[in-house]
Amino acid sequence: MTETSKHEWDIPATDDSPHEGGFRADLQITTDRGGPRYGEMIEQVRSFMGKVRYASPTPELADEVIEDLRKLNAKLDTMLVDEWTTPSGTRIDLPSRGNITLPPYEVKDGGPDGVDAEVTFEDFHLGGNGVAHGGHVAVAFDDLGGMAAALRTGGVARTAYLTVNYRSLTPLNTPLVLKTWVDRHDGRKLFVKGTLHDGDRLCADLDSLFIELKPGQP
Ligand SMILES: CCCCCCCCCCCCCC(=O)SCCNC(=O)CCNC(=O)[C@H](O)C(C)(C)COP(=O)(O)OP(=O)(O)OC[C@H]1O[C@@H](n2cnc3c(N)ncnc32)[C@H](O)[C@@H]1OP(=O)(O)O
Repeated sequence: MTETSKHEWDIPATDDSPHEGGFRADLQITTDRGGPRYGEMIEQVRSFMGKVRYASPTPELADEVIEDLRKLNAKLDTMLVDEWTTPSGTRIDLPSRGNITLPPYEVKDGGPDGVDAEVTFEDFHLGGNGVAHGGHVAVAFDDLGGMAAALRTGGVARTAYLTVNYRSLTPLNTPLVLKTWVDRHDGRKLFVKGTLHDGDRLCADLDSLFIELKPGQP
């Protein structure tokens, strides 16, 4: 275990499987892990999290839900793997690569010129007054900004700063167009811009800096 890891299933980098700029050299992208219904499982979890955001359970119902969740957590406890082999984050066939941490998005087009995605903030992403929480908007920009940087360099980049300008309210449960692109590339520095639109209306824009990681940089 590394000094900072908290989970016994974490596997440290080794000479055989070193860090290669924030990633493992042997990171395998496969759509098989988690099985054919993994995406459906993630959808159920997302739907549950959204309902938790709005539900006001009776004490009896809270008891029942706690019991059910204990059982589900115990089931998953038998199947925990390290972050490099979990399907969550590497299932490129699923929205947001199957990563429930991210708001669900689909990449419509992506390459060295940038990324064009459709993102939907759901009930779980409620900030207040029926619209998206600004932090979730920033998460979407961070991931898709990082993707634009990664597709430009063919390597991994890490966020140095991320400025989101919130120009108008971001609706929930509405497919939105999120675009990111490398505006300027200077050595290891990638200045990434982005926009989030609801139809013609600009909801937010992005100004960020990603730093390309050096080989071996953890
Ligand atoms: C499975 C399929 C995958 C497909 C891809 C999926 C994509 C997923 C994408 C997910 C994406 C998720 C992404 C995430 O969420 S990443 C998580 C959030 N970010 C972090 O935790 C970053 C923490 N910080 C660091 O690790 C280091 O500070 C970094 C690596 C950023 C730089 O430390 P490093 O030691 O390496 O470099 P350096 O310090 O020599 O700096 C280099 C240059 O940069 C300039 N500089 C640095 N910082 C700033 C600043 N704030 N403003 C202006 N300038 C800044 C600096 O002056 C210098 O310039 P110059 O002197 O050379 O001119």
